[in-house]
Amino acid sequence: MSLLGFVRENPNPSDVRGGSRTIDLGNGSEVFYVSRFISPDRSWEWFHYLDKEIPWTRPSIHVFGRSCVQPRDVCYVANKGLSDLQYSGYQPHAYSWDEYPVLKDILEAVHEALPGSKFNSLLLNRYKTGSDYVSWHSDDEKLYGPAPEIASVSFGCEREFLLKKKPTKRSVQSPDSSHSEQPASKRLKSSHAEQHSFVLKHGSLLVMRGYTQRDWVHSVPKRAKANSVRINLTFRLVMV
Ligand SMILES: O=C(O)CCC(=O)C(=O)O
Ligand SMILES: [Fe+2]
Repeated sequence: MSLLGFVRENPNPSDVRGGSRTIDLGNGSEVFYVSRFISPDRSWEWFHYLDKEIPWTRPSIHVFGRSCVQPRDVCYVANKGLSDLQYSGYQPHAYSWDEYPVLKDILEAVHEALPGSKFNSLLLNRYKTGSDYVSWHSDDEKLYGPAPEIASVSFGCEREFLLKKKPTKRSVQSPDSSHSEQPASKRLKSSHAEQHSFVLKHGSLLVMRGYTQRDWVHSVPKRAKANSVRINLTFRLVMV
């Protein structure tokens, strides 16, 4: 699964939330993945509730000066009094946790699995088909602080989640690059960014920590073979 980097298998085979491992991405970035975080039955129960009850919208956003419809359904839930979230020229309405008690149950399960963690907001995504996706980005908005912990819970259709190292100044403009035999455009295309791939299972938990948002981008690409709905919840801490 991990192409580069260090994978630590959880040494406890009796762990009820089995299949957990930590991937050290280097330079203070880390991913923690639990494949069986929530039981399949409970996960389906929550999937159906979320699919039906969440007020999903598919808003228009602005990317590179152009307006386009976001390629998935979204919803935002947050504690009262937090700074507003804004991304790609879009400011989602913040719904209250009180309206969706199941979200509080999921948040409680996440807090329990991650002692010492604290989350006060939640971005929900629904990918209806394999044509829905999220393009390369990092969740590095100022309101999350310099090293946010982001906990991502997935239900329904399995989809691939990719992490790719952002190009460093050195890899973009290497001091030696002027002496290379290839033109600059070719050299950039042929540089292989470090990448990791995860198939996010029904009922799984993936946590990004440390400098993962500063140094890495992530995406859920289109997949022609993904033919059913996936719901993803990312819990975040807004620094008020
Ligand atoms: O659906 C996912 O697994 C990722 C969603 C995501 O990256 C985001 O909402 O920022
Ligand atoms: Fe993200």
